[in-house]
Amino acid sequence: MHFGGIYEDETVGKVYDRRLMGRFVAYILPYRRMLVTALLLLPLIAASKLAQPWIIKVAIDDHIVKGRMEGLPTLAAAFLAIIFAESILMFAQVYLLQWVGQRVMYDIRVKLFSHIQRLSTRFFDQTPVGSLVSRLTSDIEVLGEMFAAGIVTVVGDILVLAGIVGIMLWMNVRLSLVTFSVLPVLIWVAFAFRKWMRLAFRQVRARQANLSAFLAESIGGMAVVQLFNRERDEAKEFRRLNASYVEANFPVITWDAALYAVVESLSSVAVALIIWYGGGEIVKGTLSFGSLVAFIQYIEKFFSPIRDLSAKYSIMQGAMASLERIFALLDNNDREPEPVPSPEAAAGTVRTDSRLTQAPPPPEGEGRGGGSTDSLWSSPLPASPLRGEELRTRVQACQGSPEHALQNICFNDIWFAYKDRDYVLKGFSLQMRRGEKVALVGETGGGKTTVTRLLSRLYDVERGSITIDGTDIRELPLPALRKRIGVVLQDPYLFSGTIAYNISLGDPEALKRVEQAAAVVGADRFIRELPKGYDEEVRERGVNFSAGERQLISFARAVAFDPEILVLDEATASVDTASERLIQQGLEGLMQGRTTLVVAHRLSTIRDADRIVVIHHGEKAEEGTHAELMAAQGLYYRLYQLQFKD
Ligand SMILES: Nc1ncnc2c1ncn2[C@@H]1O[C@H](COP(=O)(O)OP(=O)(O)OP(=O)(O)O)[C@@H](O)[C@H]1O
Repeated sequence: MHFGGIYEDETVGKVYDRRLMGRFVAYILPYRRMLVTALLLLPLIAASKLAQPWIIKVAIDDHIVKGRMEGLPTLAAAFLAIIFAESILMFAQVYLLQWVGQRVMYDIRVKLFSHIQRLSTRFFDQTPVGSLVSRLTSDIEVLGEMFAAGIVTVVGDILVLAGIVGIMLWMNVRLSLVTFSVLPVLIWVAFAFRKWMRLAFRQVRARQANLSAFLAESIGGMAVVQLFNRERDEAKEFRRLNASYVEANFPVITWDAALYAVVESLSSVAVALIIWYGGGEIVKGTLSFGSLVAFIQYIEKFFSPIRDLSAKYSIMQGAMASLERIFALLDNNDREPEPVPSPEAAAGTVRTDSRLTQAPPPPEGEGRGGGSTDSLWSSPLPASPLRGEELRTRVQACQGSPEHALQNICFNDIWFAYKDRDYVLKGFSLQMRRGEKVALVGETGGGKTTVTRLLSRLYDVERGSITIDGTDIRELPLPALRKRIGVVLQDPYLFSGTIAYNISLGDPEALKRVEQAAAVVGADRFIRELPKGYDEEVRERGVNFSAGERQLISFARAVAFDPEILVLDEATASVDTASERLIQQGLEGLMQGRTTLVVAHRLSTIRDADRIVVIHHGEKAEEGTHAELMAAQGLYYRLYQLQFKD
């Protein structure tokens, strides 16, 4: 059993929460005209509902009982006209409300999605994807139901109920009081029902969440389930959760059926009271026959919205719980970091290097990906844009001599923990020159990938700093920083779409370089052989391509975006020797002329790196070229021996 317990995310809201509704109203306000129009239709609909029994009363009392035919066709026509008007009004009201509901749902979805896009990596580490998807889909859908059936129609129901009570009292006070003698029972039942239903709903929703969480996990891991023959156990667990969900539904069904039965019986009791007391009144001559029929019809209309109470109750409760979850997500401020101005920049004393703080302009003509020889990074190193005091300040941050300011990247005594004080990196330092290729190696879990995540600011260092060309990366706007760094992930993520889309990710500049980029990394060879070439469909996560092909596509993607710094988390998955050679060639094309930080798992691939850094328990243990480290016979030597002992 890999699943158990109550889904922690579950909240069971109140039926009406002023605070939540207050915030929700802000989303409805832009559509207030449509909503007010729908509200204005409510009294008209209520009036047409109330008029129908009255017309019947007039027809009976003034015509049928008296045997007067004239006027009856007019009344029948009026009755029909009112029914027709009511249906038109109902159509308009439902349409307007649903229109507003759809617009509000659209707006909330847009707001929520753009909010989620700005949340930090830490947030995504802690939040299951399934729960975010359900926030954007089912939770928002529940709000739509509120428009279709919940809030506004309740206002209409109250209008009709008040109108019926008024008309009945006006027609005959005593008969009304006798009829309404069933009301205290009805009110008591409604209150008791509310309490019981709340408890029953809590169970249903919690178990439903359990069921969805299990399904998401089990279907997501279907390959593992099938490969390890776990289908039977998974099915058993699913049956258990499914049964517990059904079981939780029984009290709801019971209360729902009980409420229906009680309301139905009370309505019949009320009709019986009307016939018993009203019949006597007719005999005494104090009540007309038409009034008796109208009373019976009014009482039918009185009980009908009460019968729908449980459906509306469940919609409102669901909507409040959804609002609570949606607003909690919107209130989550665990955002991606904003640039923090340096003290000097804030004081206006530092001329900021504009190449850093602005996204670099798109390259003219051939990009670096095209292997152009006159690119910035393959030409002699440009002079530092910083001078004098500024330069000294920056250099101090990099703990070195002035020429360090020319260094492209500088990790300066960085400390980092994913959780509390559980440090993954402890005072790690590394300087990289422009165009240099540095490999990080070390035991698994040593912190290599973490170093690369800190460089692209998926997380921020806790102590120490990382500078690029002398500027602390925390001072840079994220888009500018990330435009300079190309990251190739261990497990390349492909989207559904074409190969061209996967290389360019829809960026117009990158799109122009797709074929060139594929050629640089040698991906063009296999792409050209595909029936549709660059327009070949890639299915979700790239399932219709081999691991090696996926790697090459992701290399081409990095080249198409033409970054000056490259971060490569080398794939751990083994590929065959032919593919490995292809990938190795691809890598060479990719790294050409770029400052490259490689997290290496296969030591064979990094023998010719300019420098190799061994990370051990979050600290730099060794540093040097392959030959130097082998000669030193330390950690690297041992790792190398281990890998090649066969
Ligand atoms: N998102 C995360 N949340 C919490 N802990 C994490 C997270 N990512 C990594 N860690 C922990 O941080 C430590 C360093 O992980 P990191 O991925 O940097 O190691 P690595 O050297 O790249 O390992 P490998 O060679 O296996 O890829 C590990 O102990 C890991 O469990």
